[in-house]
Amino acid sequence: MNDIAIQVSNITMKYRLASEKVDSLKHFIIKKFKKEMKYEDFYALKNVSFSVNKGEMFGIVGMNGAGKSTMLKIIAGVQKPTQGTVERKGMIAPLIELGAGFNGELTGMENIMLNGLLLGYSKKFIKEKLDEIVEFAELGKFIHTPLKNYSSGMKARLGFSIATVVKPEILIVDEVLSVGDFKFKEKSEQKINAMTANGTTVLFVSHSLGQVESICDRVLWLEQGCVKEIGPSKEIISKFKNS
Ligand SMILES: Nc1ncnc2c1ncn2[C@@H]1O[C@H](COP(=O)(O)OP(=O)(O)OP(=O)(O)O)[C@@H](O)[C@H]1O
Repeated sequence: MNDIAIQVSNITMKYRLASEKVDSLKHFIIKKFKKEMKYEDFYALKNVSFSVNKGEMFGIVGMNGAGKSTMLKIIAGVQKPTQGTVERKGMIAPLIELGAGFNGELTGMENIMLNGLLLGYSKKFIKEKLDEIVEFAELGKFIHTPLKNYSSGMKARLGFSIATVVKPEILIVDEVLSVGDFKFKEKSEQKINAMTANGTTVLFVSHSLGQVESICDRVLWLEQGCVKEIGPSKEIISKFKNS
């Protein structure tokens, strides 16, 4: 797998969903205790295989619930699949649910430290990179304001700036890019392009099909947890739009 950054082989993700309706929590607890709850299997991903080349911009599209986020979480290693394997080459910077590491009571500056540490950067490294992160996020005086007063776009800008301050081999970008305003989107796309030019592999999940088409080389189309098609972005996006 010399030129391959990510090899996904036969990934299946099965959830157990309660198939019985209970009208109260008390009822649920009694049923669960008596082992009377009925469950049915639900497959969020079924036997998914694909590979992503080094330095490639790879998109994943699909309707709501198709399994895109589940796939990203499994690739990022934050979720264990029911079956199958993922081989990755190099360090991965997850952008997904970066907001989950944010604390609303802390200021932007304090959240940079918190998230940097969560992403595994050292304190020294974060301090060195602080100015760069703050500058790229362009939050002005809001950087000293608690995050609970930020808009979703402002949080996304801060998250993107923190995750891309390192030069990861694999970068995961999901909807965060679509909540940024057009200027930030442009700036982020430029940064992503520069990173791929330097060999970083980018995984991009979005409902903004125009954006996927313009920045991705190839696209995976997921439909109800299965691979519908993989191919050049223009071709796949056009088929997906007309489906
Ligand atoms: N923890 C869970 N337990 C049960 N079902 C789950 C769980 N997480 C996700 N699912 C289900 O798996 C399916 C795929 O979800 P996923 O979030 O991967 O979809 P998605 O393609 O990212 O959707 P969207 O475009 O809406 O973000 C959905 O039907 C969802 O309800």
